[in-house]
Amino acid sequence: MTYADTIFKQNISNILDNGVFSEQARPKYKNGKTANSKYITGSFATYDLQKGQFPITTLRRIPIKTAIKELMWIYQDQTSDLGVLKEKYAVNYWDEWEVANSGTIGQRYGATVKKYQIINKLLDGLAKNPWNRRNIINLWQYEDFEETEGLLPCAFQTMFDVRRGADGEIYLDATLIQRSNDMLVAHHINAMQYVALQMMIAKHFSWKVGKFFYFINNLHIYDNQFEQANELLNRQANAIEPELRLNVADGTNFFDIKPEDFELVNYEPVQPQLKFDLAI
Ligand SMILES: Nc1nc(=O)c2c([nH]1)NC[C@@H]1CN(c3ccc(C(=O)N[C@@H](CCC(=O)O)C(=O)O)cc3)CN21
Ligand SMILES: O=c1ccn([C@H]2C[C@H](O)[C@@H](COP(=O)(O)O)O2)c(=O)[nH]1
Repeated sequence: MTYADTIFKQNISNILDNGVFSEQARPKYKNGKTANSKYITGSFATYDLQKGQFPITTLRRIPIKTAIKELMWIYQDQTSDLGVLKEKYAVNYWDEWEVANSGTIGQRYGATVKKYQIINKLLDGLAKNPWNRRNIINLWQYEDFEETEGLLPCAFQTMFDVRRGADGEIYLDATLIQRSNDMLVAHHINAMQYVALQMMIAKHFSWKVGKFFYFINNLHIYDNQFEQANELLNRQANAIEPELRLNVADGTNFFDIKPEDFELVNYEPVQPQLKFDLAI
């Protein structure tokens, strides 16, 4: 079993055995019923990427390319326009969250990154002094929430720090803080897309990637996903650790990196693929 699969199975068991049910949950299923979930609070895991511990499960196939395209849409294109996500990347999994025929998901995610020049400021700060302790992406902007409707960002904060390794190289560590996570659908999508962001920033500065820390406040399994949760627990995981690679030269500009520069090797997830009826 891979490192990530051990954590995934522990989380599933922990939620099923010790979780509590939400009351008055916000989302609804397509049939109009309230989408309650069973959840735990305060989940935390450390992945040492240097040791090959990537936060991706082999128990079901994770749409890694789609996840990385969504990340580019947010941090390179810096827009919340669904047309860009669809036309440039052929991704349509945000369509259900369109805000009032605006063709966007509101003043959120990429639109927030653009408005506050978050990536430019982050890269500038790291360029001026990599050892500054102020490298923060924060998508939780109340001003934006008041500007338009829209789902509030789930993976809303990321922090970066550098450290000199025993080999003399500079390593970039990252922390992702998420307020809410639909674990079976998006746990590894979110973790891997932020590992990809960490790798892009590391390449930009010719650094190595170090550790990835993942904190989730409300980690849940929806009440229409218990069958899939038990199926995942019963599956035998692959023993080989998948590895995400970024095939560009050191020093490649952050904005020049493309989704196809990423390659996930040794990834042989268990079949068949599980289907989910998402809470909207
Ligand atoms: N309930 C819920 N869960 C989420 O994960 C989620 C939301 N809502 N709302 C906003 C975004 C949209 N996200 C999504 C939406 C759909 C898929 C999805 O359909 N995933 C499938 C197939 C995707 C593909 O192959 O392209 C999967 O198997 O993971 C994943 C993440 C993540 N977020
Ligand atoms: O990147 C994402 C975006 C969304 N989610 C999930 C987490 C929740 O299940 C819903 C959002 O509902 P709230 O009521 O706003 O918490 O979407 C995710 O896991 N990752």
